[in-house]
Amino acid sequence: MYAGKARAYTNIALIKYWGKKNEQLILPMNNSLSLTLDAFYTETTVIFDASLTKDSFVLDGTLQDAKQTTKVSKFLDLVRQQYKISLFARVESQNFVPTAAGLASSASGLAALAGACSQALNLQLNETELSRLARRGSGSACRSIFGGFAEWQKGDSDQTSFAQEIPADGWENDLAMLFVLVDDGIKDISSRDGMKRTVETSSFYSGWLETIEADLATAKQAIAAKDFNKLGEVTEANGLRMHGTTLGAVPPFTYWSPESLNVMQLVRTAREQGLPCYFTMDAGPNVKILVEKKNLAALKNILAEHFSEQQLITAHAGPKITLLPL
Ligand SMILES: O=C(O)C[C@@](O)(CF)CCOP(=O)(O)OP(=O)(O)O
Repeated sequence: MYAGKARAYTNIALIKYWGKKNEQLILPMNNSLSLTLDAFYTETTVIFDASLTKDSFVLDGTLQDAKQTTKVSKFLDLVRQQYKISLFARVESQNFVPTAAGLASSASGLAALAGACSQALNLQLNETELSRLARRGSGSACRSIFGGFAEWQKGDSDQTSFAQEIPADGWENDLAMLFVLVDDGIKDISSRDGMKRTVETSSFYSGWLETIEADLATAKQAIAAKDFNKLGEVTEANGLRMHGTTLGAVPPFTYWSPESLNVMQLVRTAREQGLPCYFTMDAGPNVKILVEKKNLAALKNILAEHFSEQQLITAHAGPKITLLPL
């Protein structure tokens, strides 16, 4: 029996990953850049055991059905194939998110699974190798191996596609992200399905891709200069352009709910009134607001006039993956 455990934190992309060049290897069309956060993390334990006759996956104490277990089992197949192992495994993941809302991202879950496998099988993977392995579970998971800012180098092969930390001289600790849970309903279209449809059918997709290099350069210059407004502006614009591509898909779709639009307007109004803050969204209706820590309380007061305490979650920069003692 070989057992391992790891804790990995979620990350939110400021420059988005939205489209694969290679589905099987999960190679992206473009580089992306994220901030790892401390508020949501996953602890995953994996136990490879000769007595098991199939893989099993327990999430937050509930044994998952075959469909839910597929993503995990496919990842385990990859590990078994890469490291010449024939054992089945039991995977147990615990999501630590302040609320049951579907906030736990596959990023922290699959990153933690990669770390747990490395420990269980004594693979001694370094951070680049862990990032490459986590990427095969879920693209954004490769960024959760690192704390703070990370950039996923798209590469052009399995070997060359992984994330790296972007040193920011501790500036990430001056920032915060306020999550506004506008709707805890199930995501209608998964990020995997949403980006696939967009790449394959959206007339806006090529225009989106053309803007990424410039956005990445701007974001990295902003981080180097600790220029919050420059980082916020490119983050908000990049996220809006990403979501714009879904409107051009066939059939068109959007992740935005009426409440999402309300929050976007509140952010713009707060900014006009002198409170620097910028929003970004992913494959769901919740809105994430990037703000400097010194302005977090003022921002929260504005949102608290419209949303309950449970709907407002504060996050700060989070740490890199941790292998845990069993
Ligand atoms: O995080 C970002 O860069 C942007 C998104 O969150 C926007 F929704 C996409 C994340 O996609 P992911 O769940 O990693 O897809 P997978 O590779 O198909 O598992």
